Amino acid sequence: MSPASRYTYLGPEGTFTEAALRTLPEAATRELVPMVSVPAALDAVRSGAAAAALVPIENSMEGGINATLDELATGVPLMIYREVLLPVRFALLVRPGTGMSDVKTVTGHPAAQVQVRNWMSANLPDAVWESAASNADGARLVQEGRFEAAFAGEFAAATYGLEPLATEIHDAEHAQTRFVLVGRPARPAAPTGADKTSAVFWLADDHPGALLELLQEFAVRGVNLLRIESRPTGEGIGQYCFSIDAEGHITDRRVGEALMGLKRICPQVRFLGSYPRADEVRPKLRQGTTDAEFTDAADWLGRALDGRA
Ligand SMILES: O=C(O)C(=O)Cc1ccccc1
Repeated sequence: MSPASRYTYLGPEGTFTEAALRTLPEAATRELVPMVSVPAALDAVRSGAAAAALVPIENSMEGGINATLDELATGVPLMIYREVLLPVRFALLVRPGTGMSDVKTVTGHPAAQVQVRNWMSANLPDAVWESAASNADGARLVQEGRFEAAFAGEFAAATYGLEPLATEIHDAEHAQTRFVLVGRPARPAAPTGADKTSAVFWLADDHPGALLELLQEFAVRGVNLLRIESRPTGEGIGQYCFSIDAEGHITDRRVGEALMGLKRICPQVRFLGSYPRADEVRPKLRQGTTDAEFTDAADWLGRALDGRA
């Protein structure tokens, strides 16, 4: 198959990321290629070797997945085109014959550890945790004999010749992970009415209220934020950029004008895409923030200039 029909994902085979990717209708007609890390999956898109990559970006237990946020904030720009939400339940996978009392070392993705912490302290209080590149990679390491057990999707057991010692493991009942389909920058898909816009902002200088000024650009235009995270820029202690998801589409006047406001006050703004919300929730717009009201106001300004207001 050609690069145009190739999608990469955080592998190896059997990750939750793969399960999330397979929920997309177009996955059936694409060549799905597992990669060893989020940067590797995204770099394949940057180089043109793949059309898109599916990577985990946010977790309902711990917030943003830093490796993904940082990759999208820096380097050759990429854009988000879709999001997928997946409820996540872990199984403790072991080599056949391993019992609970044999488990001295456990592995999994760092985001998995947060979701099974209570279960681990109740059931494996003395086991030592070590992170793996992904949950399926943890399962692969158990197959190789490097650890006794891995937290992964039950569906990964067969791929790695393992068996579940426990299933349905989750500290929080409704834990979800959010994944994004990332491609090279192009025009976003048309708005659906239930959209999300992602962007990264850098502050001009360190002064009281700098973050408040940034947030005000959204607040005055009635744009609701769904996520905001500060990430270090790597340029020194105290140097941060802000990664946000806002309700709405860049073609919604309130969102476009908020982004323009930020462009005027921030030295750097990176637009990461406008795409349909997986939960299909539509924004509740407060009075004065609809497209029609923005257009009316612009028309009024035109008339005022002509002495006809
Ligand atoms: O896709 C996977 O299996 C991962 O390793 C990422 C991840 C981590 C925790 C929950 C869901 C996905």
